[in-house]
Amino acid sequence: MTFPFEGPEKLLEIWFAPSAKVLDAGSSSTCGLRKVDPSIWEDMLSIVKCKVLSVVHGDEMDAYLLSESSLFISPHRLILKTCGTTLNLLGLPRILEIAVTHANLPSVHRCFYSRKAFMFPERQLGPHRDWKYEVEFLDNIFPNGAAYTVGKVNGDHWLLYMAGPVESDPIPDFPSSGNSQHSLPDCTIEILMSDLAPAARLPFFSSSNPASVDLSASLGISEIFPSHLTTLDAYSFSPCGYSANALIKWGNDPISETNDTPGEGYYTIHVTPEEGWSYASFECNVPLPLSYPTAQDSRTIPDLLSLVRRVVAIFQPGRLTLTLFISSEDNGNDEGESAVEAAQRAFKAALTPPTAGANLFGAGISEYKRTDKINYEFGDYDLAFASFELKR
Ligand SMILES: C[S@+](CC[C@H](N)C(=O)[O-])C[C@H]1O[C@@H](n2cnc3c(N)ncnc32)[C@H](O)[C@@H]1O
Repeated sequence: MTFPFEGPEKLLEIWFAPSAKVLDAGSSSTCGLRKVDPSIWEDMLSIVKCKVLSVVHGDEMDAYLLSESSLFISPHRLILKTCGTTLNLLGLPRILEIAVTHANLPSVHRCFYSRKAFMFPERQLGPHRDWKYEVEFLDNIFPNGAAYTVGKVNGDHWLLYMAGPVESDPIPDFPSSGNSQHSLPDCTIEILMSDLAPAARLPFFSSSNPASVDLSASLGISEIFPSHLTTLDAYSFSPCGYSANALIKWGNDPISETNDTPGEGYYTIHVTPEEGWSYASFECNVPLPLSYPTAQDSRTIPDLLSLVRRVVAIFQPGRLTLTLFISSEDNGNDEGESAVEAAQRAFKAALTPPTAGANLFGAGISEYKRTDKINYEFGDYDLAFASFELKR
């Protein structure tokens, strides 16, 4: 008998400072968490019950591809995304210990833990057996955490725990937060897709599977972001499954002629193609324009609308949840629309045609109906959450 695999990931993101530049300990490739020896991270991952498959070292972060998803290490921030029955949260106490003893980072600036509702909750272990145990576990570590359920409790929903700086234990003189070393808002988009179409699942089985690099190219994964800005690390599992991390250079791009402060972001993709529990996730923290005034080609960083369409065209999900999490300082646009309202507009425009039956999507995009839309203001961060399902 084949046991079902839990694709939906547990996502832990810990910030030890608001940006890498405030750590001020030399170049970003060697400071803060990036100076910790990889073997120490591997020991931490053994508690979580996953292993390193490969690693890519970028200018601003190290991207580890894991047997169950991904680990991103920046000088000031760690992102651990794990699927299956991994014990993601059991890694947290060890991560905090490593930060103190190996990187001289004694306090947590912010911590986020989130996940979609599990497909097979009865298979989970330790604190992951129930959201209430996960919250208890985190509350024992953070004195000021807050837990939220976003979406339908008896349908697709998303769970979020956030802890911020402790007032009584201020971190000395940190300037405002923002994207890594830059002044742009910090933002993360996740596209969590279930019930993938058979034609989208099949290429991820090894019998029909070329090398992961060719697969990434043939499915258009290598082209989600311009290839000249992308460093892609992909892995095909046997007999099925696929994971990829990508590091993306943004700003100062000679081809798209943008002149933002240059920076580096990531995206990560994980695919569980088995029928019955098929799932794919896409997560990205590159700051994206919500929409360009004119059409762009594949050599430009996509706007949010094009990004959603490109990803959905590859995986053809029957159901999907989108979340955009964005730091809330000054993130509105000139029309007085907040960033999350604009994001909701882009999600809808990407997935639903303005007139019934209009074939405006071009190749590969089906018509969806929105089944949920929630905007949340958490204080320092705002969230746009939306669910869609295929119109049958
Ligand atoms: C690690 S990948 C990606 C998981 C990801 N969270 C997702 O979005 O589905 C999981 C897929 O690879 C398959 N797989 C094959 N060998 C595996 C291994 N050694 N560890 C984890 N998954 C493996 C699983 O059956 C599943 O289809």
